[in-house]
Amino acid sequence: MASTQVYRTCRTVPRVLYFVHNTNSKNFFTYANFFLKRSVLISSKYPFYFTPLSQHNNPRYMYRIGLELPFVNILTLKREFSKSNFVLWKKDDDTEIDDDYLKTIDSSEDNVFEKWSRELLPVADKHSVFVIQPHVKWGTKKKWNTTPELQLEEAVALVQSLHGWQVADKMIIGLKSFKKKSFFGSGNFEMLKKNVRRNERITAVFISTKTLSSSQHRELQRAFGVPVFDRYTIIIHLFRQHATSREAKLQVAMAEIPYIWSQLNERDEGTIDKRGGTGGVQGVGGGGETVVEIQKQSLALRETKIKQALEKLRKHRTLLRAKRQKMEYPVVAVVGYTNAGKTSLIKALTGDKNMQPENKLFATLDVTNHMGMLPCRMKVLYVDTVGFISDIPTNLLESFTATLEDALLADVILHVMDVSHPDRMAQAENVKSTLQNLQIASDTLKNIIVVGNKIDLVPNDIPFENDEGIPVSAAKELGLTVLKRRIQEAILEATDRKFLIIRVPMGGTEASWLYKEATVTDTEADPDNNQFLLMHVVITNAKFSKFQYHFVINNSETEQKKL
Ligand SMILES: Nc1nc2c(ncn2[C@@H]2O[C@H](COP(=O)(O)OP(=O)(O)OP(=O)(O)O)[C@@H](O)[C@H]2O)c(=O)[nH]1
Ligand SMILES: [Mg+2]
Repeated sequence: MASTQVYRTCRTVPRVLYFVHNTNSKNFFTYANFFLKRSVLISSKYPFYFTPLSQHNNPRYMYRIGLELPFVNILTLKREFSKSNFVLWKKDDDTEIDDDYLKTIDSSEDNVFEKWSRELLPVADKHSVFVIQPHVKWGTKKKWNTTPELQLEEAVALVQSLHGWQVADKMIIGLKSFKKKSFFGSGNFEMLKKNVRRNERITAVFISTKTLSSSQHRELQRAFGVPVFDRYTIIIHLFRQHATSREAKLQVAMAEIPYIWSQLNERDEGTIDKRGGTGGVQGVGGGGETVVEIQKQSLALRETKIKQALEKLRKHRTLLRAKRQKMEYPVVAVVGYTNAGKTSLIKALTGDKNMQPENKLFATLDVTNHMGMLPCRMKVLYVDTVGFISDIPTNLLESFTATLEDALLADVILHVMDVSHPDRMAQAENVKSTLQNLQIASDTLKNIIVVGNKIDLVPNDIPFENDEGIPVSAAKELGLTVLKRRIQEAILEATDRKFLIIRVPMGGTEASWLYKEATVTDTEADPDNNQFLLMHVVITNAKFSKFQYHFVINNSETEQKKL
């Protein structure tokens, strides 16, 4: 039997790889089976692969394997591996990110990292939540007329969108500033503490502010004796619950990372404190690194890995987009505040029965394309997107920009507003400023059509304002014809095309030229002269000039009517 050697993978990744020389691939599978059985003892949950050492003598691979190992008890590993004849290795994944690779990061609950991130950012299946809406009474220059009551309502809707969670109580608390260590002033702090501790139904507290600092979080949690959430962590939970596709899951994983960094930094500070007092630093692998240091290194690697995977998916999207452009389908991105009715509107415009609107915030986390038809019978792709919301950290939104890239490159953007919502103007402002922050090309920004959805919920006697867009009801299918016409106009303009009915001789070269160079959406015999055909075409301005040059100028019998 070959001798066992223990290798440290590399200096910066203090994890331990165990492998043995002289393992040949002939008996590799026998050993692999044997080892897989043994490894159940220590790591049945981890997606490890075993390969002959000969294939993996590159230090870069060693580095990668480290990623999968941070939570295995090192001593147990040492014991188990020293009996074996194998290198424990992550499947060869150099730069290629294949399906297996993605599965290891996004899907299984066995995933090491997922377990760990849940430890740092625990999720409960059920919570009965005390929702607190802080309200700064002075100092903020609110441009829009949102009120603390409306903000509280949204905070409640966020909690209710979480499966299994409910609201136990709610309250608006006036603040002088956000800077306090315990977030609230001492009077309010004591009052809330009593409230929470007295009310047995409360199992968690949601403070509807962007993010709480680590120390505020700690302080509040200690005082209340229950988990405390801010908007960032609540939305992360929502994303986790609603993410179904691989891409959305990766983006959620990306969105979690800054939070986990902050938690680790906090832990790290705790460890440093301990060093002086008790000398309780945990040495691992003899290198003297703390557990937190190892976790940090692992997190850094994890971040890189997710970024790579997202980058790969982004490229894939770019390919899809290129394909789409080749097919020359114009693209209409549908954006708007969460729950405004984006998915419902696309469903109504396209008749796509598979789409599922839901009365939940962030019901849609995946960007999906849906084919629709304009009045001129030109096909368009509607792109459903993730909704926007106020008061979230930008990095949370940024993690979704890969999917929003489609919106950035659309020919036309539909901005869906829920006109039945009392806070619609503040919501619309938030959407506009988010779009601006996303650095959408100024040409596209010019092509925004505002749609005022849910008019069926607005009482008839309330006048409709101009800035509330084209009135429609996706649910009741009202106003869709006008909207489709408007979309058509915008698309034709944005893509430099015209919709024309051209009269050409039946069976002539004009007709075949148009079939080849333009999109013919309909044809009919000319009712005045059956020697001629009326062709309905969508054609670029450049192509139309060519058509005129070739046919119209020289042939007085070919006519065009501009619609
Ligand atoms: N009464 C009425 N309800 C509507 C209308 N349009 C959408 N809804 C409802 O509003 C809720 C949200 O609709 P969605 O289409 O899921 O909204 P969304 O903008 O896609 O939401 P997110 O994906 O969560 O951001 C659902 O309960 C819909 O049934 C409408 O015109 N009238
Ligand atoms: Mg949706």
